[in-house]
Amino acid sequence: MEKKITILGVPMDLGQSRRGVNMGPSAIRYAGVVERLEKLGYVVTDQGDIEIGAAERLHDPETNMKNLKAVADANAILGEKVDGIVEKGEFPLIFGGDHSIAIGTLAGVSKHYKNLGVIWYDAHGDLNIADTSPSGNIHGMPLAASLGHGHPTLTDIGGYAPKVKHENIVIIGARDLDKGEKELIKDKNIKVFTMHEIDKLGMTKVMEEAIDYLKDKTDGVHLSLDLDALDPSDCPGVGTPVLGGISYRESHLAMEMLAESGIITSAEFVEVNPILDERNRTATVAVALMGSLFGEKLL
Ligand SMILES: NC(=[NH2+])NCCC[C@H](N)C(=O)O
Ligand SMILES: [Mn+2]
Ligand SMILES: [Mn+2]
Repeated sequence: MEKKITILGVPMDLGQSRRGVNMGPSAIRYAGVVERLEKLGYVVTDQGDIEIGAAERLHDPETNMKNLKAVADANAILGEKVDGIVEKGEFPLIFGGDHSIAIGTLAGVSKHYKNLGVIWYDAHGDLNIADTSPSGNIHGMPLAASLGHGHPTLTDIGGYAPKVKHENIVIIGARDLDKGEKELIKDKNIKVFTMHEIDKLGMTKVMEEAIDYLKDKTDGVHLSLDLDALDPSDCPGVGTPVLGGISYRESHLAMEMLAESGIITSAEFVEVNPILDERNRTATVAVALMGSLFGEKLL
């Protein structure tokens, strides 16, 4: 991994309907992320937050999407910023905001790789397009958009599409998928480790398989970690909690195995909602997981 990390906050809340997720970046900083990473020997630069345009809070019945233009505009700016970070040879570490920001992160990262891999650590697939979305919330669409599916306003951010190939992604922790998402997974043969596989095989095997799956065919791997992948008992501060999630300990193991593998080249931690949280627990878990991802060890 790069020895220089650049942090960027994205206080985005327009990709879903619950207020508060825009405060995620502050909560994560408050939980001590910079100190934690500096202790591990990294040079950490915090670029602060990008500006999110004034909320229009529009559900357009024509497109079945909420705040499409505002979400797309912010992601275009995010993409350029992230592009600049990778260009300088630094590791981009992005804090959400809702998961719609993955569209911008991937737009900025992916142009630097021929075969970017993505690990999507999430209770959800985020593989909806407007037609299959039950909610019109764009945070349910970023992985689809990055694969080139959906509205061109989302798929073409950064001026190119797709950002990733179907065979270069791995979803870990899925337990809530909509009908259209399941069809896409089957149709494109997308690699998914649902909670069933995590329970049955154990996290060690799941991560070994995930890393093996990506290692040889990719030249960089982005980790997109939605805190709702974890069980709500560990991470209550998320907008779309789903029971029966990945435990705190399993998640640490997953991050440690990624650190050992050395494959991760960029990361984002999203969906922390301090209003729904209990004493900043979810942000604290996020920072602890970042510690493991960047090589923290007890002994
Ligand atoms: N990033 C997230 N938390 N996504 C939740 C998506 C929930 C649901 N599948 C939807 O499309 O609305
Ligand atoms: Mn999710
Ligand atoms: Mn998500």
